[in-house]
This record gives sequence, C-alpha cells and structure tokens, in this order.
Amino acid sequence: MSTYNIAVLPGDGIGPEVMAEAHKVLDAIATRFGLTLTLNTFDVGGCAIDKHGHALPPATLAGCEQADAILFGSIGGPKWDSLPLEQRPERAALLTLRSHFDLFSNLRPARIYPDLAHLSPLREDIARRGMDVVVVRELTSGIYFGQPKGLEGEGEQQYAFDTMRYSRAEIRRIAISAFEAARKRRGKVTSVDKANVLVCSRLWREVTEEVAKDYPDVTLEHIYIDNATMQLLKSPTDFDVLLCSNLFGDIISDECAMITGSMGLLPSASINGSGFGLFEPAGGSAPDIAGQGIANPIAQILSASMLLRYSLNEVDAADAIDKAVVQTLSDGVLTGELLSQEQRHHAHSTAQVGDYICQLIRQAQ
Ligand SMILES: NC(=O)c1ccc[n+]([C@@H]2O[C@H](COP(=O)([O-])OP(=O)(O)OC[C@H]3O[C@@H](n4cnc5c(N)ncnc54)[C@H](O)[C@@H]3O)[C@@H](O)[C@H]2O)c1
Ligand SMILES: CC(C)[C@H](C(=O)O)[C@@H](O)C(=O)O
Ligand SMILES: [Mg+2]
Repeated sequence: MSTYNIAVLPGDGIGPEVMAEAHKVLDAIATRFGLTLTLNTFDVGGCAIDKHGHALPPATLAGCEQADAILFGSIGGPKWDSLPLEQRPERAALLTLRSHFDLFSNLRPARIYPDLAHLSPLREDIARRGMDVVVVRELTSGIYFGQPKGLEGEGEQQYAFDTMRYSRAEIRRIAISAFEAARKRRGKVTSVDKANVLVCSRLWREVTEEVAKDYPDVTLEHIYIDNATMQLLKSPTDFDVLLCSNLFGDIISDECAMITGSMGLLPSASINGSGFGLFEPAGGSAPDIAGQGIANPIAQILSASMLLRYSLNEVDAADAIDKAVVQTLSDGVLTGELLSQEQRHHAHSTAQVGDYICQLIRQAQ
C-alpha cells in the first residue's frame, strides 16, 4: 500500500472553504485507490500572523519540509493589506515557500472542454473551437525577487524601484520545462516577452532559441505580452504551451482562467528540480465572496489532482479526479459565478460541488 504525507495549508478567505472539499476528495480517492494519505494541516498567511505573529510559522515550514508534497489554499486579504510588503502574507509566506523549495516551474493548465464552451465568456464561435493551453511560468526569479528594490527620497522626488533580473541558467531551466511539456502535448511553445523594450526579454529570446535546438520536434514562436493577451481572446486555439517570466505568467494565467469560465477553475503546480511541489489554485483568497459557502472548489480539487500526478506519480488517481470534475461541470453542478444572473438561483454551494465530485469518484469504483 502506498503511503504519503501531505502538508495542507488552507490559509485565508475562501482557502479553508475550498480546502475542506479537496480534503473530502482526497479521502474518497484514498479509499478507491487503496492509498494511505496522511494530511497534516498547518497555519499559513494572515491567520498565522494573527495567531503566531508570522505568516509562515516555523512549525508550518517544518511540516512542509517533512511532507511529500504541499497542498496550499490561498492567503491574504484586506485585513493584512496595510502591513509592510515583507510582512504581508503573500511575500512572507507564499513567495518564501516558492523560493525556499526552489519551485521554479509553475504549470497552469487551462482548458475549455468541448461541451463546456457555454461557460466561457468568449464570443460563442470562438469558445466553441475550444482552448487547451498550459502556462509555464517562471516562479522564483524575475521582478518578484530581483534586487535592489526599494523606496528612496522624499516628497515629489521620492521614487520606488524593483529590479527585473534573469540569469541564462534561470531562463534555460524554465524553457526546458516548457519544451518538455510541449513534447507531451501538441508540440508548440509560444514564448511571451517584451523584447521590443526589455533587456531581460532579449536574453529570454536568445536562451529560448538555444534550448529549441535540442527540441527539433517542437515549434517555437515568440510573442509580445500585450499582443498575447489579445490573441488569446481572439484565437485561443493558436496556443499550446505559453512560456512566461514570473510577472507575465501571473497576468496571463488569470486571463486564461477567466477564458475557461472562472478564476475558480484554474489549478497550478509549482515544482522544483527533484519533483517536489506545492499545489494551489491560481486565484486568491477572494475576500469578496469568503465566508458565504459559494466559492468554486474546483481549482483546489484540481490542484490536489496535480499533486497526485506530479509529486506522487499516482496518475490513475489524478485521472479519476479530473474525470469526475469534467462530469460535474457537464452535469451542470455549478457554483454561482459560472451562471448568469438569471440562472443563479440554480447555483450549487461549495460543499454541494465537493460532495458531487466525491460521489462520482465513489460510484466509479
Ligand atoms: N495563491 C494565493 O494565495 C493568492 C493568489 C492570488 C491572490 N492572492 C491574494 O488574495 C487576495 C485577493 O486578491 P484578488 O481579489 O486580487 O484576487 P482573487 O483571485 O482572490 O479574486 C479575483 C476574483 O476572482 C473571484 N474568485 C477567485 N477564486 C474564486 C473561486 N474559487 N470561486 C469563485 N470566484 C473566485 C473572486 O471572487 C474575485 O471576484 C489578495 O490579498 C491577493 O494578494 C493570493
Ligand atoms: C499572491 C501572489 C503573490 C501570487 C503571485 O503573484 O504569484 C498570485 O497572484 C499567483 O498568481 O499565484
Ligand atoms: Mg496571480
């Protein structure tokens, strides 16, 4: 029997609500596939600041270090917005975890399934043709981490600065992730940059071209970030793997999520060179809907599926979750944000969607 230890970090806002559903789904999966999944829950984010005085308490970091993988919810919210940047949950916990475990490769798959095109806000004829992309986002460097950054001077002369910085080695390893992903998919990498303006993007193009030489079976195209955001709305079928730096990948993955229908549908995997990973929804703590039991749990549940697939290599278990999620959406078991104002009285709650997915997983036994 396979035994795994998963560190569960629900976090703030909708984090605990959607995590409860992912927990149920993992329990159902463990029963069906005969896995022993030990889920240890730890405080992280704003709630950890309130309880322990730090967004990433030592016990949480130790729990992550001892785990086979991390399932992360979402953190942050208005209550902690006025803290200095370095103490905010996003930097002090999430960016620290990404950096600590060297989780440089962030995969964000986004898909319009053929019979779910009606969920997409794209023009009907475009949505019907579908979309199936994976954003491969560099996650531990670029403008998020580059030094120096700071605030200097006073009055109107005061200025702020961040530094975008990429080494050849950092670009090369994320480009390799993208080409490897493309090789298993439709064989196309679109590298997103701003090479008409940024020095970093010039180097990004150069190194990406070098990596491409080792992948003659994969096509490489370059596109400017501004053009990419519009082409995705106009012709999403043109894209397969979108290779992005940290900031561009952050922006474009929210766009991809919304193209599929909701921020609440997009999972993500953040993986290091040894296959260890942190798995989390691409969206945030959604303070506008937190505490109402209406958040979509699917991004969190699909993140659990990615954890099984990428860190634990339990591919059949991951496939079973993905299949149950698609079936749930096809059956019209939807949270409110996927419905029009007129249809919203048919909305299912966070727990009802989670329960439905669990039921499908058990029935398939
Ligand atoms: N990984 C993370 O922990 C993470 C990611 C992004 C943002 N954040 C933080 O979350 C807080 C809120 O950020 P924001 O409002 O800009 O972005 P957000 O992603 O939390 O919300 C954006 C919009 O998407 C909706 N949404 C997001 N997830 C949803 C779900 N599961 N179901 C239904 N609707 C959903 C929200 O209701 C909101 O309208 C901020 O503090 C931000 O820094 C955290
Ligand atoms: C919360 C924030 C730091 C984070 C990011 O910008 O990476 C989030 O937006 C994401 O997309 O995972
Ligand atoms: Mg983001």
